[in-house]
Amino acid sequence: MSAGSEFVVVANRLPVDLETLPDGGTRWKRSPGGLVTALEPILRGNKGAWVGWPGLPDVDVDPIVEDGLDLYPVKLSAQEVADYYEGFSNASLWPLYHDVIVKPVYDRKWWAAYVEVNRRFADATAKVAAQGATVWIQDYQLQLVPKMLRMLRPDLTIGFFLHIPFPPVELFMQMPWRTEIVEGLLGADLIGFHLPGGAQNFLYLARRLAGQPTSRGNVGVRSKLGVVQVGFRTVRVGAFPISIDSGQLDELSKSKSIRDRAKQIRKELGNPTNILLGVDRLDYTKGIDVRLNALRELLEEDRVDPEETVIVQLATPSRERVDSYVQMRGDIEQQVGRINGEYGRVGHPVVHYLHKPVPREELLAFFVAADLMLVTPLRDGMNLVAKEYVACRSDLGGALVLSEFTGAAAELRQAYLCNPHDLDSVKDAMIDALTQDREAGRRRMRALRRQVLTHNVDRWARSFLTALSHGGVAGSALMPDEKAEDEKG
Ligand SMILES: Nc1ncnc2c1ncn2[C@@H]1O[C@H](COP(=O)(O)OP(=O)(O)O)[C@@H](O)[C@H]1O
Ligand SMILES: O=P(O)(O)OC[C@H]1O[C@H](O[C@H]2O[C@H](CO)[C@@H](O)[C@H](O)[C@H]2O)[C@H](O)[C@@H](O)[C@@H]1O
Repeated sequence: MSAGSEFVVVANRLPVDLETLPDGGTRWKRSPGGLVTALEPILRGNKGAWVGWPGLPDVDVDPIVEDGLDLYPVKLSAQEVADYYEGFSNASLWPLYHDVIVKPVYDRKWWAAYVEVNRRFADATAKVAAQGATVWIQDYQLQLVPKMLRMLRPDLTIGFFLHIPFPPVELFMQMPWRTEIVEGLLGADLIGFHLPGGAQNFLYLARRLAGQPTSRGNVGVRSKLGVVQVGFRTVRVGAFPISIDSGQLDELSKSKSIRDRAKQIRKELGNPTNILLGVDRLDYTKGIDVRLNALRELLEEDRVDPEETVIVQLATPSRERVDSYVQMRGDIEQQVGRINGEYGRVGHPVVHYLHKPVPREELLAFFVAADLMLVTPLRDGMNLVAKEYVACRSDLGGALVLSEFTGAAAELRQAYLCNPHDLDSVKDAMIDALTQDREAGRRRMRALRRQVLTHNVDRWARSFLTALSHGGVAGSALMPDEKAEDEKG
């Protein structure tokens, strides 16, 4: 075995998924979701290693050692995929952390699998990391890994980032293994959340459940870290809103091929006045049903003309064997059928719905073509789609309707913000955006773009990793470049 990697990312998934082909063979494809979108460019730039599951059960895959990014697969059995991934991660933790939109299920067998698989990830990471390396553990599937890894390798610097919301005490206390989870996270040196609210929730729970003294002041954005004292160790807690490779998207979206494809998409849709767009994993948190209901009511009330309006909903399949996802897919497809049945014509549906991932360039062309981007989650840690849309609108055209319940809403204040629990609020935001004055729309988009282009994914990673490497004390752990920014106000 070589000396190991100096920088290791640990995430449930590798950035690529193995998929089975009809002839029984396999091939790699890009993994779904925003975590991979955000981290892949950073790791390539940092010559790191990535420890994760290759996406298929029961497969033995050798490490892939490439120039720039080494991949270390962790094998999961079919039973572990059912119990650890579909069960505890996505039917217990996911709904609990997303405001219990659906009822979380707590199952002792799932918890046992979660512990076992977290141990396997910790063991695999301990083998890959060089002496004194920095390890960055990602997300809710791996909340026990920080403590397990610290016990195996006290020499490592360990960061943890949660990509989904961290719930308030009233909800978190439902979790039968709440203390184990908080203590698992406290194995890290730095715990990051998208928003100060999540960090604040965690500090409270660390006091209450782990009985550790914590700082009491407010956590800031990329500044003013909170502190938990765990024996002689200081664990820091902060807010680091994630972003995208906005510069790259901006460039790509200006290319002739994407501009041409955007025009062609408009033509293929019958040159409507308004193209509405939704782009999501097919997940009940994303509020796809909310936007379809809002549109149906607007059509019913004659506030939107079905002859001049189409909506394109691109939905990537996700967690397809989890009951709540099966149920939701059926409901959404029924809604699509209902709108088309009532308001479409032959050859002219109102809703264009795809249940498959769309290639990256094609997706960018849809962003360029869309007059109105609908991002209406009931709860979302960040939502990178909202930022991707903005990054692709160098023409200053288009408008963004954005749920207040996304992490992105804290930054994208010039979007048409709405409350997805209040259908009238969503409908009004859609109408305001569709009828916006051209100049006012351009001003909003310019402001949104300034935010997204200056706060890119590189800055997110840098601010987290700088804080991780600096150490420091309560309230004073400001990163150097953020300090200057803070002083400017
Ligand atoms: N239908 C789709 N086809 C291709 N990519 C998609 C599709 N839906 C979502 N994506 C991509 O997946 C990522 C989703 O990230 P995000 O909005 O943060 O939500 P999540 O990580 O919960 O899925 C984005 O990079 C987005 O472009
Ligand atoms: O791996 P899957 O089960 O297929 O799910 C895909 C990813 O979904 C979640 O993404 C979150 O991370 C984004 C980036 O920080 C954020 O913008 C979004 O709001 C979150 O929902 C999940 O957290 C990832 O672990 C999954 O890989």
